[in-house]
Amino acid sequence: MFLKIVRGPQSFEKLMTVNNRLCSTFKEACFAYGLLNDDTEWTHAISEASVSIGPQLQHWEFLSEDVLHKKRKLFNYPNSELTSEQLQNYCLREIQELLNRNGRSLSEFQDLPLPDPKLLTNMDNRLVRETLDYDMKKSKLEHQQLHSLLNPEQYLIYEEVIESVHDKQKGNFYFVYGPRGTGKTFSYKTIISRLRSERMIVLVVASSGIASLLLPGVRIVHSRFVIPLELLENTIPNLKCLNYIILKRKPKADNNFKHV
Ligand SMILES: Nc1ncnc2c1ncn2[C@@H]1O[C@H](COP(=O)(O)OP(=O)(O)OP(=O)(O)O)[C@@H](O)[C@H]1O
Repeated sequence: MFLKIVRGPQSFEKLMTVNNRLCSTFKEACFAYGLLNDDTEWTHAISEASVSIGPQLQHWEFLSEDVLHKKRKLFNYPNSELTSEQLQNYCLREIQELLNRNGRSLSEFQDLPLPDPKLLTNMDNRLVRETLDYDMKKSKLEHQQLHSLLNPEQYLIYEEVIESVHDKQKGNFYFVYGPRGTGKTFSYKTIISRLRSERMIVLVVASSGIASLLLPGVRIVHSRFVIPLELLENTIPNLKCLNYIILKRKPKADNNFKHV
């Protein structure tokens, strides 16, 4: 590069002499010729951004800015959201891959945590991704609206179920029954919107095609869980990662559901 700027140099000293001053290194000469800039501009930009973004945004969210966009594109679920924990994990995994490509590893850096494989596996699960593909803000608004309309009986059901979901020790089955048009589906919708506004995983299934028309995003139970028409105890799949399952209409010959 110097040869393009310095005409007819006969020695390295001549190359490193800028405005009659001999620079001690080639790097110093580069700065003097204006060929290099230091990192001050970048440092300022990053500091400014971190101040303007403010404390509400975690460092991880700032670092992993495009992770969510990439995952939405990859999984083809435009509304899916990632928690701060999941963002951190995906970000750590990307750093790990970059380091591995250069023969290094995250474990060499004591200040950095390692990605949690459990969280990554959950998000890479199609069923979990599908159940998280909803708009949390919309669910919150919907919940506010529905909750304000609940009648006293619906409110009791709502409170009981929500308490059971929040209390991890409980994990109950509930079967809500009542004559047609008494507001069962309305209660389910209120519960679903509340849990989804809290970013919980809710799976909505129905025992028949007609019942499935009444709730959003619902699937027929046998198709969703790939189970035989006759339910047996050992045919229930492993659903540990789910927070709540809503079943519209109880299967006729099934005694595994408790009435409340
Ligand atoms: N608290 C409420 N406030 C306003 N509208 C309500 C309320 N509860 C129910 N509804 C309305 O009443 C109608 C019947 O309610 P819903 O569909 O929930 O009944 P259901 O018990 O599920 O009926 P079915 O057993 O036939 O499925 C719906 O239009 C619903 O929006």
